[in-house]
Amino acid sequence: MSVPVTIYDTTLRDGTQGTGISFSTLDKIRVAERLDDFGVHYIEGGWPGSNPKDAAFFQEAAKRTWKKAKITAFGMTRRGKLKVEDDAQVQMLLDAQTPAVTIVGKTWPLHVTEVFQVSLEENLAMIADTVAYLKKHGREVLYDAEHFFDSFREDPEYSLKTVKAASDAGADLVVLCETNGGALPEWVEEVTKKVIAHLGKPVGIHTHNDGGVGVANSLAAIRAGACQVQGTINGYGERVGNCNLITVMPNLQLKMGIDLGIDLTRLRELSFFVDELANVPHDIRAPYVGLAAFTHKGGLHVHAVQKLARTYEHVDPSLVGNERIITISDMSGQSNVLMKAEAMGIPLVKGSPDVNKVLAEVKRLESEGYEFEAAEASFELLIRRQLGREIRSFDLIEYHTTHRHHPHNKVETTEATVKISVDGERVYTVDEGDGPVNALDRALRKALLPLFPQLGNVRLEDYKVRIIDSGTGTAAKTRVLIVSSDGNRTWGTVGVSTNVIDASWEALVDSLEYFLMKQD
Ligand SMILES: CC(=O)SCCNC(=O)CCNC(=O)[C@H](O)C(C)(C)COP(=O)(O)OP(=O)(O)OC[C@H]1O[C@@H](n2cnc3c(N)ncnc32)[C@H](O)[C@@H]1OP(=O)(O)O
Ligand SMILES: CC(=O)C(=O)O
Repeated sequence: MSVPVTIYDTTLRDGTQGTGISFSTLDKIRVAERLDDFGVHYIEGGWPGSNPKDAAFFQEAAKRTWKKAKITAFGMTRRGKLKVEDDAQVQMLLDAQTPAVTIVGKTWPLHVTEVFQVSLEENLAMIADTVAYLKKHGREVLYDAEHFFDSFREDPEYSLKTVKAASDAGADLVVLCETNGGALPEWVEEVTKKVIAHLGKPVGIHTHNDGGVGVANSLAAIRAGACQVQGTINGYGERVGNCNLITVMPNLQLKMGIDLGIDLTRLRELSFFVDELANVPHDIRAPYVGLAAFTHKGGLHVHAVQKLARTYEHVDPSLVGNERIITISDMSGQSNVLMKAEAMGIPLVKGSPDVNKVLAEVKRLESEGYEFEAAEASFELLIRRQLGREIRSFDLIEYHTTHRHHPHNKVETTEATVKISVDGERVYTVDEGDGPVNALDRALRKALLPLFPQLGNVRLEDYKVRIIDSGTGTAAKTRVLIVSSDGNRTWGTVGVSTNVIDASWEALVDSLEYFLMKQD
């Protein structure tokens, strides 16, 4: 019979042990509030005895009311030569004023005798004393048994003694930690079963991802009867990271039928929010929540998905707050074009000459170096051009750029002139910029703004240049991808040429033309 399962989040403690991850106290509070709102059961806020930021977090946390989550302070068992009441680290755990406290203790004799350099008996006393002391002070106590799975391989008898010491001293939950992250699911499942049988009650699981199976190991422990998963949002954590809760939660709730009482439609939003505060770029390949998680590129996939989504989707993307994306590339078939065109309000018919014409043009241009996956606006313009449905707001007559470089007086000047025609009327402008592309952008806008003032809202958000065939040296082709935004929407355009200015110009003109077309 399955037991209720709780989710214990350690993003703010073990997550911040990940290289490159750091939160201010305010960030920590914001993450904790979001996690509470989301519905996790425990939020480990940090280690009060470790640093001022963590101590400040607990002071702030104590002033707030939490909807569901128990704020938890983390620390270690008393030190070898100290009485528990004299150990300042333990005292700071009480000072944190949290309803729950988690303490980590040693399981592995190797650590006890070689690193701690205390006797095996003393280690058992350190565990029992600390648990009992915290219980005496009214805390819910979770005991993290560090290195449990490595230790159990070498000395199962002593490993069991450590968790028994914690349990007998009153620990509310013993959590088996796969600290080094190298065990495989079969081992985790087998050991977890043995410990549950030995203690006569369920345990929690805390895994790391060093072998790439952090999530699988947590699921294995749940199969064996574990009742709590400890992990972090987006899998941040020491070394390779911890069990990724963003992956584990939908696996538990949607695949294993374990009701966590959590609304998963906010999963993607939570994952992005935490990445944003940690200043980490989002992993597009993240299971369930990544941009690519429900993106279909291959023609055969798109063909099947439009008929029956579950042919290539393991769950409905909306269940985890994600959405289906169809991309266009040289691996597309007619189905990709049909679906994209329909979304753009251009209905096409399968097998028609129009679809074949668009598809052939996509494949021709991609073989020349274009890439439409990230340039949907250029793709829409391509469809319209192929079908003779383009709405042109302006026509280019010519452009010209000059760059003056004076090494001695260190003056750099770049100038661009642009000649366009709007409704048969010629407009001629000149402007300067930081480099030729910027100068062209400025000159083109100068020409268009008096006629189309709404262009004043359009900003270039990103400009990427990629050399496509670097083997041909300075004659290599260049692909330019531009992302533009008007504050409400963003769109991507692409240009390709052996001349980087020309490639940029093409992407730039597509961007403004697309914006004006949408205004129409
Ligand atoms: C598996 C895990 O992820 S556990 C969490 C690990 N996280 C961290 O280490 C981050 C926070 N850590 C810190 O801020 C600091 O390491 C502190 C404040 C905890 C300790 O700092 P210091 O007192 O300077 O000790 P230092 O970090 O050099 O060494 C760790 C000490 O803790 C002892 N220790 C380690 N684990 C335990 C434990 N479970 N119970 C009791 N003592 C322990 C070590 O023996 C060592 O003590 P010693 O110097 O008397 O031999
Ligand atoms: C407790 C902990 O973080 C670990 O053993 O990995």
